[in-house]
Amino acid sequence: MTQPSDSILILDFGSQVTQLIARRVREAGVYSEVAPFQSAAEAFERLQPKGVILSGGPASVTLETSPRAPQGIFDAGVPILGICYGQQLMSAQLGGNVIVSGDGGEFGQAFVEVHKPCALFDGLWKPGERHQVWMSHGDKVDAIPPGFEAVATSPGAPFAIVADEARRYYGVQFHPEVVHTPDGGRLLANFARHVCGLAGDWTMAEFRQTKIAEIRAQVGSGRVLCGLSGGVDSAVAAVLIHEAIGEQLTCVFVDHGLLRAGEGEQVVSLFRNHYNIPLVHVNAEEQFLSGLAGVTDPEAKRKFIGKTFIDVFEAEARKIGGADFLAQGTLYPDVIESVSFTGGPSVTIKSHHNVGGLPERMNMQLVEPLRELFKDEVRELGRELGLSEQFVGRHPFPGPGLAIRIPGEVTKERCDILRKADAIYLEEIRKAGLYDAIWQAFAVLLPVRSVGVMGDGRTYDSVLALRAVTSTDGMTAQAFQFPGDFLPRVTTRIINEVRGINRVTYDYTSKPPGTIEWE
Ligand SMILES: Nc1ncnc2c1ncn2[C@@H]1O[C@H](COP(=O)(O)OP(=O)(O)OP(=O)(O)O)[C@@H](O)[C@H]1O
Ligand SMILES: O=c1[nH]c(=O)c2[nH+]cn([C@@H]3O[C@H](COP(=O)(O)O)[C@@H](O)[C@H]3O)c2[nH]1
Ligand SMILES: NC(=O)CC[C@H](N)C(=O)O
Ligand SMILES: [Mg+2]
Repeated sequence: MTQPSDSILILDFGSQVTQLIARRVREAGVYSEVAPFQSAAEAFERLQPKGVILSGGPASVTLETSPRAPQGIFDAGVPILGICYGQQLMSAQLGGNVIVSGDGGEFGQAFVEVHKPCALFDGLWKPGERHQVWMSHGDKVDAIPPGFEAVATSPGAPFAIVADEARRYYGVQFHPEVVHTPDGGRLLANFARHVCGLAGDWTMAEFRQTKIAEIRAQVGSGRVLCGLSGGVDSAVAAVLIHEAIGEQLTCVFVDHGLLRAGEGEQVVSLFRNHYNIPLVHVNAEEQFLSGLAGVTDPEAKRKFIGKTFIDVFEAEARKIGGADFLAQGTLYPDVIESVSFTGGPSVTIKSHHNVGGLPERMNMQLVEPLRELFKDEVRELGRELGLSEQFVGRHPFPGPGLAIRIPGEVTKERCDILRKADAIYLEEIRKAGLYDAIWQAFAVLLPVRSVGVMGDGRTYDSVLALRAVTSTDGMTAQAFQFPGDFLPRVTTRIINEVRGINRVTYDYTSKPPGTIEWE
């Protein structure tokens, strides 16, 4: 794989926030990649980075069995920054000492006092100043390795920042990557640019060119099939791949009858008419809805839909004489396997419909050009590629579509009712200028009927739940707080305009304990 020559390698020791380090470094205009500590040597060899960052992590370096960095990283002569566990690890591996804090450690907001100048905070912090940082540690360094000196301290960490300017090694006990360390991004930018000497000119335009070259090298003269959903990730992947290999790409858009109002037409008009990208529009409504008849269990629905997607893709691949590659819009958060120390299996909350089962069954190789990016970076790449804001700024939409927003049995009639209500809800959100402030908004048609009175007559119809959440990555979420008159207004419109619904509720559950979708 070709990579930008000027990069930073981040070794992941299992911190919850390792991905944020990559973000901050890229925000500073420097390309960075995360690799699990177990594959440190291969990643270093492949990337030839100009600097290395060692992440935090849950283990304790005081235990001999805890993870270490390969000695080769320290012999390579590149600058190294250790964060929390990373700092402790440098101490342990380079001749210092780490102990378990007798007083239980520091968690949350703390302040460091700067004692000496340091290249890490050149032009930013001065001796004598006090700065807010965010700590989360139970162990602490109590002797630094030869060559290091303490340049800042905090009440719980006498070695809050340590530096060996000769070797360009730095260690911080706090987490500069989180927003609760207000100057953290600038400290990381200083490390990447000032200490490692990188120009900070990495851009999406450069990423686009690198990826195009990579896709051409990988695909050669092969044929690529790309499932297009109308969502941001697959749209950006398809436009990028089309730019690289043109007509060797065929996109398949499956209308499973579980889409939102007008979605099919929008996808077809954008890709066929605007981009001139070969697009097969498969109407598979009958196949999906007949198979879903009588299915009420959420997992059974998801599994049927996942399998039927594969059947449809297989049939379409045969029609074009076979395909060698499957393109997916897989993103960074999907890729990084957080380093697991417990090794225990995690429970399945939901089987996310996953086209990942496809290549094995169809003997195809994956093309995943967005693997290094976060969602907002994908949006930026989409803009760079000239995709309209209508696509780039879209809320995510799950592959199983409305099926998982209709608890109980899914029928065409119920899909139609939900589509109408959902369209009104989203239209009002857009009109109120709230679409971009919300991460995802949708309606859920409940399998509950309630009594109402309309025009002096009795009604006995379905209940609709409205949901809107704010989130950064979908892993955690909070209910969106609508301004005063918004929900009553939408409620009135939906009950007046959609036959079959006579009551509307709003879902205030956060995630956890709820999930975003209801099934
Ligand atoms: N209706 C569909 N037709 C064809 N492929 C689909 C369809 N729905 C989902 N997929 C495939 O499944 C993948 C995963 O869906 P996912 O919702 O995670 O991504 P997305 O739809 O591209 O973006 P977003 O997360 O913004 O909705 C898509 O990238 C696409 O390849
Ligand atoms: O492509 C997808 N296939 C799926 O099977 C699927 N299930 C949930 N989602 C989306 O994932 C995010 C988190 O959803 P949950 O909190 O409901 O797990 C939310 O954005 C959901 O819309 C899916 N996306
Ligand atoms: N956040 C961290 O990296 C923690 C490091 C180590 N586990 C400690 O408790 O001190
Ligand atoms: Mg989607």
